Amino acid sequence: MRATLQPGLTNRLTKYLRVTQQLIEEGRDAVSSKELGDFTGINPVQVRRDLNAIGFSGTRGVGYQAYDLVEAVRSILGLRQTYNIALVGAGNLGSAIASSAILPKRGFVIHDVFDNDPDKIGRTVGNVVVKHIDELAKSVEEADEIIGIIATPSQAAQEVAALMVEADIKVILNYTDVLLHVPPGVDVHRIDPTAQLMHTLYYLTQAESSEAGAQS
Ligand SMILES: NC(=O)c1ccc[n+]([C@@H]2O[C@H](COP(=O)([O-])OP(=O)(O)OC[C@H]3O[C@@H](n4cnc5c(N)ncnc54)[C@H](O)[C@@H]3O)[C@@H](O)[C@H]2O)c1
Repeated sequence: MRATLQPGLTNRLTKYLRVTQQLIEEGRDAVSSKELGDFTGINPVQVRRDLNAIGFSGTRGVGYQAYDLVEAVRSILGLRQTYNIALVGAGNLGSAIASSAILPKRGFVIHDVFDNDPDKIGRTVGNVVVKHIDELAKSVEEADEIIGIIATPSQAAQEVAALMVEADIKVILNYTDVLLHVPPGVDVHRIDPTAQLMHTLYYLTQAESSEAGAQS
């Protein structure tokens, strides 16, 4: 059985994983704790401590072997090599997500796309032919999908979430502004750009007021 990791550590490991994967895509073989720190905003001392805690060590002057680091973090987080994803809503956003070149590189495959508009069903988005929403449960089971993405109008979000829960989806990425009700054991992540902006603006305001305080 895998050791239980503190949520803070899990969160930081995910960030190191993302940065390291990106650097590999840029042709890099090794990555230093300073770079991981610079790109994630985490102190390099903390980076070294975290990687040490999962039994991963680097070489002085060289850094960490990037591929080995990715494998070590994926393994400790219990990540599969690939995840098939069920996406609902083949509109503007859904089509953009299904056409993303980045997701498959990171092991996330938009395997099925569903809609309820007869005009959309049978069309291709990305590399996927859009299916009717009524086929969700069957497709999710066949493709062993545990991740679902909701890219429908808000009014449809709760109903779609209920279908996903019924189909045994465990992680829902919700792009709508609706607060979804799901049973325990299902994780909902709301993708909300305004939250990130508010967070960033808070720090910007803090920095401005301490600058103003220093000048007065
Ligand atoms: N969080 C973000 O960053 C972000 C960015 C853009 C859009 N959004 C949100 O994403 C959602 C989609 O936006 P869009 O511009 O792609 O809209 P859109 O109208 O282009 O697409 C929505 C699609 O959902 C389908 N749909 C509606 N009800 C359905 C149901 N019950 N089952 C299956 N399919 C159904 C529609 O037929 C349509 O194809 C909206 O809620 C929007 O507010 C979020």
